[in-house]
Amino acid sequence: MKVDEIVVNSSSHSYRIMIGNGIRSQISTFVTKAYSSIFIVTDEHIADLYLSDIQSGLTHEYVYTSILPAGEKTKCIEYYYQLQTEAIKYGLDRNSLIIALGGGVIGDLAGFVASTFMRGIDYIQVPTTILAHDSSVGGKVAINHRLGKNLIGSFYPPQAVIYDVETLQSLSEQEIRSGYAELIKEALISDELTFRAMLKTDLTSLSAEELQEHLRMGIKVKASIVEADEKESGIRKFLNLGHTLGHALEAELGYGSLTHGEAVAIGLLFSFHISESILSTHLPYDQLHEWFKKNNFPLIIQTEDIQSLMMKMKKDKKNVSKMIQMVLLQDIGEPTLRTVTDKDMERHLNSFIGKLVTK
Ligand SMILES: NC(=O)c1ccc[n+]([C@@H]2O[C@H](COP(=O)([O-])OP(=O)(O)OC[C@H]3O[C@@H](n4cnc5c(N)ncnc54)[C@H](O)[C@@H]3O)[C@@H](O)[C@H]2O)c1
Ligand SMILES: O=C(O)C(=O)C[C@@H](O)[C@H](O)[C@H](O)COP(=O)(O)O
Ligand SMILES: [Zn+2]
Repeated sequence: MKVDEIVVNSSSHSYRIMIGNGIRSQISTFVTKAYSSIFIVTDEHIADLYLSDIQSGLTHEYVYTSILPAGEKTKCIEYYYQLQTEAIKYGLDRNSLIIALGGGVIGDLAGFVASTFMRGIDYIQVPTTILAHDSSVGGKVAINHRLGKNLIGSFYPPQAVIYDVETLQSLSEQEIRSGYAELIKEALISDELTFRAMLKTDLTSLSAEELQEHLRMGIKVKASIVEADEKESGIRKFLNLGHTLGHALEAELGYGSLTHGEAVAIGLLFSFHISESILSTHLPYDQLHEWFKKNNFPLIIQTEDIQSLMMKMKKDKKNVSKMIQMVLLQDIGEPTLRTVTDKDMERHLNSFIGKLVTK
């Protein structure tokens, strides 16, 4: 079985990202330390599909499982507390391992539980969505607050990422779409050629080879950035392209109304819109909009309450002294950070919403 390996160096340790077809059944070969017990965290959809493969691949004496409801609403303080309670009751100790089997919701939540249980125990990411090529790498773990996305969390890199691309075959159209928004983002901060190649992709007839090539591109972009700036003091902010508005929309519309990727897609168009205005540059707005439209991304902002949306943007973690910081593009492959005043932001939001309606 062919397994690709990418190593990420973090400040605390190095970890391997293993990418292969069907590798979930070999999980025990990637769990190298002698853990006292293992706690698998997953959601109801993934449990039906892949949990038994993981359970039967483990030879440890104590393996526990928690199956949570699927969806963004699960990434919250209540399920965080429930998992801590289960970990305590099962008798997990500092030598235990958490396995996050699922998409970004499970990865972020279980990773955050691992980062705080007994002040931090090991965890492994076993991503099962396209989007999770992004969330499983880099160690950002978090839960949402009603007032804003991922506001409670930490930087806590996993011990390994085991990416079985075979599991991606069962993803719905909506989840394929969602994952591609992050891949487009990575292409945009990378270079023009990669971005143009991505725009040739038709998500309704995606081949396994194409998908793997795109995932490799996305993971490489992500891994090299987080390695250079683990705690987001500089260039890691570029991975937030499209997220200032995207996150605000997710919180404002109610977690799960739009998928994370769908919200980011709208945010990417907004970053084009505002870049063209502030940086006097010309970006392929129409081509990106057309590609999203062709691939059935929902491209409307279903809220009249711009002030409330702005309040959410003002809770973004990139902000400094209550001023909104946006990742913009000077050109494809040339991200840059700019402060946007509230007055300007309101004006840009209004003109952007108008533009979305007329296109
Ligand atoms: N930590 C980071 O760096 C980072 C990066 C990007 C996104 N995120 C976070 O990731 C989350 C979104 O992740 P997501 O899009 O994976 O969502 P998700 O985890 O909710 O998964 C999406 C849906 O697909 C289902 N699913 C998962 N794997 C499946 C499979 N193989 N086959 C069929 N169904 C499957 C899930 O049950 C769920 O219903 C957001 O909370 C976002 O904030 C974090
Ligand atoms: O890894 C990063 O850094 C990113 O910004 C990746 C994003 O795709 C991801 O959604 C991340 O969780 C956003 O981070 P946040 O700090 O804005 O919550
Ligand atoms: Zn994201």
